[in-house]
Amino acid sequence: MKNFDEAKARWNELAPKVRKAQEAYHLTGEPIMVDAAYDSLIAEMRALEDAYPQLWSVESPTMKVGAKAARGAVAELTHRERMYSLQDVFSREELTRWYEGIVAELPAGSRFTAEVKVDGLALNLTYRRGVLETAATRGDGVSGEDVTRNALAISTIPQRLVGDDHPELVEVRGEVYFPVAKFAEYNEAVAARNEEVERRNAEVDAFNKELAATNRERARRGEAPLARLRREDKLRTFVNPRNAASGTMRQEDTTGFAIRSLDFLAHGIGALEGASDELAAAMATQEGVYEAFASWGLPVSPNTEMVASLEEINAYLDKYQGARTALDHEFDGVVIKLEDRRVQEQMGYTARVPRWAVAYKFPPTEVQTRLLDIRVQVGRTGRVTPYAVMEPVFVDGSTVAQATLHNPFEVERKGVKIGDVVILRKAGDIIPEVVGPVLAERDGSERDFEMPADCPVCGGAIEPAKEGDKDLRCSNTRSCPAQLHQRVIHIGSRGALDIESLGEESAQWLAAPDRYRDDALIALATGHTLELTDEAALAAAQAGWPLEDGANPRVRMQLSLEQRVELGITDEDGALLDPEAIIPGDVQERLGLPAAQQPYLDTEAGLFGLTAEAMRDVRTWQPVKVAGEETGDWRYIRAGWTKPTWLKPNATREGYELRKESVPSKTLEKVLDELEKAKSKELWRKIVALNIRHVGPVAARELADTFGSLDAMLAAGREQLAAGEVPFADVEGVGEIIARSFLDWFEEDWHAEIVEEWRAAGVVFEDERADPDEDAGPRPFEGMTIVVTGAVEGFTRDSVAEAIVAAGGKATGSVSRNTTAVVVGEKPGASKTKKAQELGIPMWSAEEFIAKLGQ
Ligand SMILES: NC(=O)c1ccc[n+]([C@@H]2O[C@H](COP(=O)([O-])OP(=O)(O)OC[C@H]3O[C@@H](n4cnc5c(N)ncnc54)[C@H](O)[C@@H]3O)[C@@H](O)[C@H]2O)c1
Ligand SMILES: [Zn+2]
Repeated sequence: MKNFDEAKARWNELAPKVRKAQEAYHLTGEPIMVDAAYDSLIAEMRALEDAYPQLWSVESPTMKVGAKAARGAVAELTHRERMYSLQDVFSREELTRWYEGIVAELPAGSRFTAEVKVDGLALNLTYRRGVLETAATRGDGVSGEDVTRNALAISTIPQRLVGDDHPELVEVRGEVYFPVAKFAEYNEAVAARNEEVERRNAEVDAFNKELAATNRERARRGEAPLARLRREDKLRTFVNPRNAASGTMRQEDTTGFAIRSLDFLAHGIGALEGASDELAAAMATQEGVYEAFASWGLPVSPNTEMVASLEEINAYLDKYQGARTALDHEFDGVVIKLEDRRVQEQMGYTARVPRWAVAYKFPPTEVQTRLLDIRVQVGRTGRVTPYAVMEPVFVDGSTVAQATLHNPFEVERKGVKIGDVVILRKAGDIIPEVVGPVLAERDGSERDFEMPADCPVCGGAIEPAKEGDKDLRCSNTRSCPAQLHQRVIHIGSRGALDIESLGEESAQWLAAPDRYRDDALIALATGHTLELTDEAALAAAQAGWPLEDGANPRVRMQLSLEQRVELGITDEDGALLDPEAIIPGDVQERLGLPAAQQPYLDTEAGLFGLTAEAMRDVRTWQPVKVAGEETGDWRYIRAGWTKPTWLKPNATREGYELRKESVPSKTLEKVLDELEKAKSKELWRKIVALNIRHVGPVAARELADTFGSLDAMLAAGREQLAAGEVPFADVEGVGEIIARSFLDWFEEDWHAEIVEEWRAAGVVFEDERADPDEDAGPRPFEGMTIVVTGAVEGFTRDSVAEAIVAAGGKATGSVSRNTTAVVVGEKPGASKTKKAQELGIPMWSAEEFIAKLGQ
């Protein structure tokens, strides 16, 4: 524990920071730190004040409920009864202590309400004889800003209460919030509008520039200048729904989309005057208050429950902590309130919070971390997306080190620079997102992200596929290892050739063995270790690295900061001198680093020609893990082949001799075996495997069922095209876009080559059609088209379709005039049954269907 002087020094250090944060948060609506950071500073100050009460006074920032509006800026309203904050706890243990403390003072069987803690802006609505008189923010708890006009614009806040038993006056307390779904919509709309404004402003600038010349001319002639055009202001996007609620509620404009998006939930009561005896009695409990509110048409939370034990409280916490994105509003915790309002009054309040309630706060969904770099990755279709590389942080259940930034416009919109402290947000199973920079943390060393002009993987040009496209793509579609790697993964996926062993890793050996080379180089350039074995270690030994003692040759490369500076890799602060090359080429050579590899595949054409031999010398980069966690170190290892065995006949380090060559690994053997089997799989799978845009399993199946072979498909399609018809118009599920995309694909030379080479390797682009005469089984559904909606017992979606096909019928997904019958299973789709009714198509129950199938 600190002594008093230390505690005082620390308190004095914290107080101004906390005050500044409170002002920024409550007055400007532009927080300078995330809530978790603020909460921990407040907790630290409270702990100091608890240990040394001399530090405490009513003026302490720990006593603040909010902040007074800046004087003169807005009209203020005084609350009839004070508005309090809530005592918060951050763990179940703290909550248990609170609960045990309070029940000790209460009659047995006391009940509590358990409520979600709505994350929004607190509001005080004053109704006089059932009519909304004023609405005010909480402010400092005594008085707040007058926001009556804006409150009236919120459709769920009644201007006039319904029912008739209204008191003379009542203060309804609650939370204004911005529904999560509308929040995303709002930010998107604003971003789109801002882009438009930017475009128009550029026109305005151009116009004004010309005007300036004209006006100079006019001035010379003694004429009055013409008026300049005005630039439009951009709108602000909000960092989170709470910020959006408080920003919107306190702004002037009440016409916009933002204010109309707001919603409200009542969760408390202030003054109550002139209530009938009956009403007063009904409102003697917290639950009674909510019931009265609801009867007056005020929105109350449907998620409130009554609880009477710690077990029930914990069950409520479990329920909502595990479902943080389940409600239409954000909630950052759970509030427990004593049910009996007379006892509430007896227990009373501290200067800041009621003694009869507590807020359990969930772990933060927003944290701060350092944005180390913005790098780009290349996807299956060549799309280049920037992503953030961050100092790893723990947030809402997992460690996050990377987050996508979608596109360069998004980077600009968020306003983040490399080196910024950023706010990172993750809630529930929502993908982590960089919200924006913490501007207060900038020191001028941050730099802007620039989209590279060339693909970092293959060097191909990065450009929009079409003019005006937001997405940028690597133009080397054919051979960019990043794109090819993803295409090969797709070939192996379930919906295509379903080759289990051909996944992320083995596809990488074939198409992009150096996928992680840059990451490994960055590791080496930032002081981490790079481990080389076998031949690569012997090569490194040639460059002067010491071989470690052991049965196999092994080198661990590591560079001190001094060495890195001397080699021209980094500056004295450890920042990379050449972020693109990471380690300059000649230095890589001098260090004996393995050179970049030429991938086995140049396009997927070579896939079925794969041999074990072709993989013999392929190596790959792998992160070193200890107990499942990456250490930051990397190793360079053989890919598809096992380790060789070495013989060390004498003690000298160079004396390694190969004893047993390595052999193809089990995985590689399996890949080869399964590729062989894939050659004769169904035609539709091979069509999907071609990676043709828009052509997925559904369309591919329809095409294969209709034509039976690729050649027939192409012939028919091309003929229709030549005749000026829409190709495949008669094939269900294949629209014009799909049809054209399909036919276009084969026009590209290197695409045609894929088909040729696959064929040469034994891939059959034809379905073996069973001869109907030979087919022994009965075909009760011959010529029928059947739609199944809902679950049929004993079948999966796929197997029911297979059964229909095996019985000679056609299984389709949508009801049309051509449908023979609709099988109505359990939980059927409403639209399908309705359509069937409309068209007068027979409907079979699951039992009827099974009976017919068995005929
Ligand atoms: N980031 C910053 O710099 C900064 C600065 C100051 C405050 N803050 C944040 O503001 C918060 C403190 O503000 P606070 O005093 O409003 O405390 P609070 O948000 O922890 O809790 C009190 C409030 O919860 C609301 N609430 C929501 N649902 C409720 C329900 N069902 N029943 C009762 N009340 C309910 C009420 O409006 C009440 O006033 C903290 O989360 C803190 O992190 C952040
Ligand atoms: Zn590329």
